[in-house]
Amino acid sequence: MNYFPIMLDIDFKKVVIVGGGHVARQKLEALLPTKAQIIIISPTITDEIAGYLEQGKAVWREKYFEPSDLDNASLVFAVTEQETVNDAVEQATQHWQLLSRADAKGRVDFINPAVVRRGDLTFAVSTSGAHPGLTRKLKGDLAAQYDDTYIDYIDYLKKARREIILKVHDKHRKREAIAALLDPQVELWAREKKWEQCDAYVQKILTGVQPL
Ligand SMILES: C[C@@]1(CC(=O)O)C2=NC(=C\c3[nH]c(c(CCC(=O)O)c3CC(=O)O)Cc3[nH]c(c(CC(=O)O)c3CCC(=O)O)/C=C3\N/C(=C\2)[C@@H](CCC(=O)O)[C@]3(C)CC(=O)O)/[C@H]1CCC(=O)O
Ligand SMILES: NC(=O)c1ccc[n+]([C@@H]2O[C@H](COP(=O)([O-])OP(=O)(O)OC[C@H]3O[C@@H](n4cnc5c(N)ncnc54)[C@H](O)[C@@H]3O)[C@@H](O)[C@H]2O)c1
Repeated sequence: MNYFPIMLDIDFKKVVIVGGGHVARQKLEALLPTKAQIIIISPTITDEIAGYLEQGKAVWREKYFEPSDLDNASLVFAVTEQETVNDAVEQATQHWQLLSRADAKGRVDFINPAVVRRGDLTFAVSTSGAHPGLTRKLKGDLAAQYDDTYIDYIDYLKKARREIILKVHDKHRKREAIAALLDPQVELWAREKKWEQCDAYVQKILTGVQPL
């Protein structure tokens, strides 16, 4: 199956999770870094979900699913353990709403990758449903390989690239300058928070001096 991977902006959009178990918690946690308006429909929730509710991260409607629960939702997660309930959620999902079914049955508009975030750097892993356990393992491998120092590195690259775009107008020079930011030495400096060296490097690039 060739799924099409995209990065969706779901800030301020309504997202409905039907079910309040372990899988609902996983989906909720994946949504937390966004500013989506998250609504959980379920007669029960786990303690972890209750903790997120206390922090105002989502809203809980303590009830069994009804079709009107999906009104105005952009994304819908059918994550109950009851296939018939997940079927009912599918029936009620309009063609313009995107549906994810944790039981991978019936209509599946999207499946969920495992995600590793390092600031603006995002890794999303999927086996297209072939083996979610491998997906989880690869997520762990990536998390170990790309540690938290990459948060600083990507932040530096973003700012330095913006500065070059603002100040260098010649197309060819601009492309070369942006590419020069990827020098492995600069990566090390940024990950070690050696900002003086990093800034000096950008200034050299901007003044057209051979940077290293
Ligand atoms: C990545 C992750 C993200 C997330 O959940 O958001 C995710 N599954 C994770 C873990 C995981 N899931 C399962 C196990 C137990 C081992 C095993 O059974 O293999 C483990 C491992 C564990 O938990 O350690 C069981 C399982 N999963 C699915 C089924 C139904 C089926 O395959 O028929 C069953 C059997 C249920 C049963 O037997 O009843 C289906 C799906 N799971 C997906 C995503 C989608 C495809 C992902 C891909 O492309 O690889 C898809 C298709 C739909 C979807 O949910 O979007 C998350 C890692 C979270 C993280 O660490 O970040
Ligand atoms: N995608 C994945 O990663 C993954 C992993 C494991 C299992 N699964 C699938 O996800 C399903 C759910 O797993 P779980 O461990 O979260 O199950 P669970 O039993 O812990 O939770 C199910 C939740 O659904 C709620 N529910 C039941 N009937 C409902 C209704 N009519 N309306 C609203 N909510 C209702 C329950 O109250 C409970 O909160 C499994 O049956 C399996 O098919 C998927």
